[in-house]
Amino acid sequence: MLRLEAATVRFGARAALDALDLEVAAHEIVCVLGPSGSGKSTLLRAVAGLQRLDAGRVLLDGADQRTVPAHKRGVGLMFQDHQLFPQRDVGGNVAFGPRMHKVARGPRDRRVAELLDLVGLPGAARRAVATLSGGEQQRVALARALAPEPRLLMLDEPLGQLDRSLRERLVVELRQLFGRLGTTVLAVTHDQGEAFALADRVVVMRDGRIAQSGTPLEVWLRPASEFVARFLGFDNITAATVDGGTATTTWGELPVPDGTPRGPGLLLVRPTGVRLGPPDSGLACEVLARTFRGGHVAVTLRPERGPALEAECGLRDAPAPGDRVGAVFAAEDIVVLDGTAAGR
Ligand SMILES: Nc1ncnc2c1ncn2[C@@H]1O[C@H](COP(=O)(O)OP(=O)(O)OP(=O)(O)O)[C@@H](O)[C@H]1O
Repeated sequence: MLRLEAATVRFGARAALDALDLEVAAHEIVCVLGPSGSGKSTLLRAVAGLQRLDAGRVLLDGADQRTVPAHKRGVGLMFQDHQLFPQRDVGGNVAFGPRMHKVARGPRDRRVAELLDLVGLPGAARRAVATLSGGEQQRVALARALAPEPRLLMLDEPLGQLDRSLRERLVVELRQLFGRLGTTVLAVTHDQGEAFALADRVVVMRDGRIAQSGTPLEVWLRPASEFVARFLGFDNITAATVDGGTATTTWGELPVPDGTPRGPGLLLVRPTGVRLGPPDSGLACEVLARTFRGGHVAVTLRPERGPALEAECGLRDAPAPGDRVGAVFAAEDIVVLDGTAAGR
């Protein structure tokens, strides 16, 4: 449905989008993740027609959008600061798009009622926007974005300002809602939890380019590069030389999954792959810190050689700072990263 071909946007000498290629299929939910300044908003603006391309093309349903103005592209946009019209009631806000498209009053009112049901605010049409909570306003903004039945819905940090528990709930509801409606979605977020929960496919951006694209599981299990791994919060990364079933690293000989290519590379050890036992059972380490993370405890270790290591432990069996432990590594949690300069 959407295709970007070598899309390029420059601000001065800097490319905010750097010959970016991206496709979004009909009914697909794609979430774009990336650090601040990586070009996420520019990408949405370019698709919406709010930002001119310096090179390349945006195609919607195969049609080049170069000469199509923003309001004729049939895409919906919902920004972080959802900017409802404060002087209109909820119904007036949701009806805005259909009214612009000259939809008659009867069908328009029916559509508003239907959408408010859908976003979990039945009967709220006559309420004043100022009387709504942040989460309710977000739902109204979503209903307003859906009202003109856009072929593509674009969300920029859609749940950005809400507290965590509300975000976690809404993200599940959104995914169900989009599934039910068959909406095609391109969303931007800096929150990886949100992206992984919402998306069919995650796209990680860096400096106007795509660093990795894949299902949430693929990206999580096999980050393509050191950049993506660190962006996802993985820090157990070291240089390694793979030979057969093992890798030689500063932490010692580590097992690697079958089929890992031989040669020098970078190795990521997921914290779940660092198993702790008595000091003589593996790589000797001192426990530096213990951080409660809800479902588990993150333990920071200083190994007798090599950089610091993080291990993930159960709530009841995490060692305390100052303890001496032995670390053993599990092959299934070891990933060889793209160690080239481009990957870094
Ligand atoms: N109108 C503009 N004029 C000049 N530079 C701009 C303009 N808009 C964006 N940029 C620059 O382009 C780059 C990409 O910006 P963009 O807003 O797309 O990033 P982002 O990934 O959405 O960041 P954030 O997560 O902080 O919103 C940044 O370096 C930014 O400073």
